[in-house]
Amino acid sequence: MAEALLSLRGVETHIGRYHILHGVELDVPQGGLTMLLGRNGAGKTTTLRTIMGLWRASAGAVRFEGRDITRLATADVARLGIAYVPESMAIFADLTVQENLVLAARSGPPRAERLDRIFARFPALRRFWTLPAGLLSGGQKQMLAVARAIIEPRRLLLIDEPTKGLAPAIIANMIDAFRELKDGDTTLLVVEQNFAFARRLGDTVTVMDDGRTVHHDTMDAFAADQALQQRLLGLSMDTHQ
Ligand SMILES: Nc1ncnc2c1ncn2[C@@H]1O[C@H](COP(=O)(O)OP(=O)(O)OP(=O)(O)O)[C@@H](O)[C@H]1O
Repeated sequence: MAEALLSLRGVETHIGRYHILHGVELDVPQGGLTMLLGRNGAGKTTTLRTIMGLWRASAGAVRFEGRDITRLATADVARLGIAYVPESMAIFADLTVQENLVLAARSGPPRAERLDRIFARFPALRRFWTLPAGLLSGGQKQMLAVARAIIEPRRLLLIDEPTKGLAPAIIANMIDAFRELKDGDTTLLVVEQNFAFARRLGDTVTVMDDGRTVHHDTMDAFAADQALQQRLLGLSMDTHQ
């Protein structure tokens, strides 16, 4: 397996007086797509937020390209080339699609060829270019959120439930977009509830339960073991889509 681009060792996170993560161990291999799975409330979002420095780990270490980033401010984590697409999508509803994308590009105006690739995947964004993002449908907002994350080359994308509420045709577009990113130089860590989607895209899988990482595997091995999926994911995963 390729060397880990990102690794978490013994990560503990408290939110207020609640102890949420209890020693998370995670390796995200360079150049692949790692799926972070688990039942509702298992701690997946908290793990992504801890990597971004949005929650502060109270113990353990987060390392990116061999460097300890546990105590970095979120802006400095982003500057290293890590982008985060939260489940809430974090787009600016009052700004146009264009303004949302321009603001997401840190190093100057977005490059035309990058925009062309985004439009090819998500044509709705070109169609609604001058409209306020708040007028987009849920699926179109999801596309815009992903487009904001990939408007510039990134080393690592952290994406929380990208398929939530999306129609099957849009999910297919999302799969193509993520494959293209993987074939480029982007590593992905994706939280997902839709197991059909997770299986088609993931190279490796880490499963969380009750604030802990309880299983690591290749996606092929995990997808082949239905008893294990049932035990670790229960009924919260939709395996029938
Ligand atoms: N701001 C908060 N204050 C207190 N508890 C929180 C907060 N955010 C999350 N939690 C708790 O932390 C635990 C893990 O939540 P988290 O959102 O990380 O889980 P998840 O695996 O992403 O779940 P889901 O699949 O439902 O989104 C849950 O028990 C949740 O209630």
